[in-house]
Amino acid sequence: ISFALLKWNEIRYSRKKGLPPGTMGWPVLGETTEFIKSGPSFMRKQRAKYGNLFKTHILGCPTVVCMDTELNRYILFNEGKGLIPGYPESMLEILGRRNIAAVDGVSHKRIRGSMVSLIGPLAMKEDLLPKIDTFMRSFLNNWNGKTVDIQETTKEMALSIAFRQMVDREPASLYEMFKPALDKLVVGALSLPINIPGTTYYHGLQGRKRVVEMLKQLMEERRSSSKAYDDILYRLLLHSKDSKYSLTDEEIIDSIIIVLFSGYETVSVTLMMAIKYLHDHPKALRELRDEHFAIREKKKPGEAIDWKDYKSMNFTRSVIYETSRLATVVNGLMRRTTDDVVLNGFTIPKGWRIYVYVREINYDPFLYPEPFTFNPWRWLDKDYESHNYCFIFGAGNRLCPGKDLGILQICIFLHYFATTYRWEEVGRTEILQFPRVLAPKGLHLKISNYHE
Ligand code: HEM
Repeated sequence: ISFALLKWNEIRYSRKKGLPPGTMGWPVLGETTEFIKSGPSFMRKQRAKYGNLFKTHILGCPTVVCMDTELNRYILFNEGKGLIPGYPESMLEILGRRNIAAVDGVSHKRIRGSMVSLIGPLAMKEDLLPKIDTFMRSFLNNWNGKTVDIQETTKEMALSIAFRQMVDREPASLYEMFKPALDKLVVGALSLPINIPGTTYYHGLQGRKRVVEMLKQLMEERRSSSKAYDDILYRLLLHSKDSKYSLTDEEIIDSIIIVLFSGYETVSVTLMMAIKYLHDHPKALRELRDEHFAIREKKKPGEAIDWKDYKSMNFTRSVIYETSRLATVVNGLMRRTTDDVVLNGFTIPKGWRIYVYVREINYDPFLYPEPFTFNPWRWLDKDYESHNYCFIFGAGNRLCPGKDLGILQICIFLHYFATTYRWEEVGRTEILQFPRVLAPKGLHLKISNYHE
């Protein structure tokens, strides 16, 4: 029976002509278990057998995995040729069908335009930086003598800062009400899609329902009031009246949810891993501190960081890029074909997923000599950030619109953290790297004042 079941998927898909080589695994499950349990080694094993482009069946979909650097670039830059984002349906149920990553064409252009005007470099410089600076100072206040789980703390930081950018000057109780629902939504979006009471996915859907209810109520209150607010929700509502970036209510809600979601795990995990790598590499930590103390020397005590200071944090920026590369915070990007698409002579049928797998690019010794060494200096020596194959923040017209905001938040956190405190890891920390970067038991740090 096992043999027949294993052959079932092979036979089912063998009728399609021109497919890349590979195996399809079990009916329904495909090769999802191997993928989730031992992703990177499973990928390498399949590549050794079938080459850089191979078929499989993961997360409920027939999928082609692409590990060819050049072809990955082609896919990311050619959405118009039938290669649109293809995140699983179950994820869209939680993040919303009108979220930016679920739409393409003109809708994508309009929603993206709106988002860039709200979180892009101009908004950051004029509006977001001073708020982030104030937030970080108060967030990092009074840590001397404490032992913190930096995994939990960076998550709390990322979620609460993103929330305040979206909805500001509301009573603090609003965040307390949002937080549990948001937590469920975020965890549920990345879980096994089994919708029965008690599962993480079920809770994720409930979380979304609650978040949508609260946002709708808030939008109603804001619309019936003449009060002006200094936050993204207020601007989205203003745009909706009359602007080329006008969004429907559903798009406004899904935009808020996707920004909260996108910035949450990426920023918190990158920051946690940067703190870990800096702890393990004292030379890099010394250079980072020198950079930040040099900034502080030019300022009065307590004076805020300005745009010029932020722009001078070149070594810190290199630490962030090197951390994202070495920890591979984003393993791959999902695309879906809207028609039969020919890639490297193979035909990828309409509706299949393409997994643009970028992990191995991060460890390519030709691109990054000694790829498993933490070496932030390499980003200063070479212009890797604008390298053709640097996909840390994606590429093409889906390049992360929150890239600079994420980097800014991490830079400001590290500025106050490294100039105020020392940190010592408590015990040895286990870090899992796939499918998500995670410290299963947390990353516990003993914090003390730097000047003591
Ligand atoms: C270190 C932090 C971050 C990393 C590594 C990161 C990475 C990425 C990557 C790889 C993509 C491309 C996805 C694709 O092509 O399918 C992306 C897209 C996106 N990111 Fe980020 N991101 C970060 C921070 C942020 C932040 C802080 C925000 C929001 C404030 C954000 C919002 C988004 C959005 C909305 C998209 C979808 C863009 C589109 O579909 O046009 N990201 N991000």
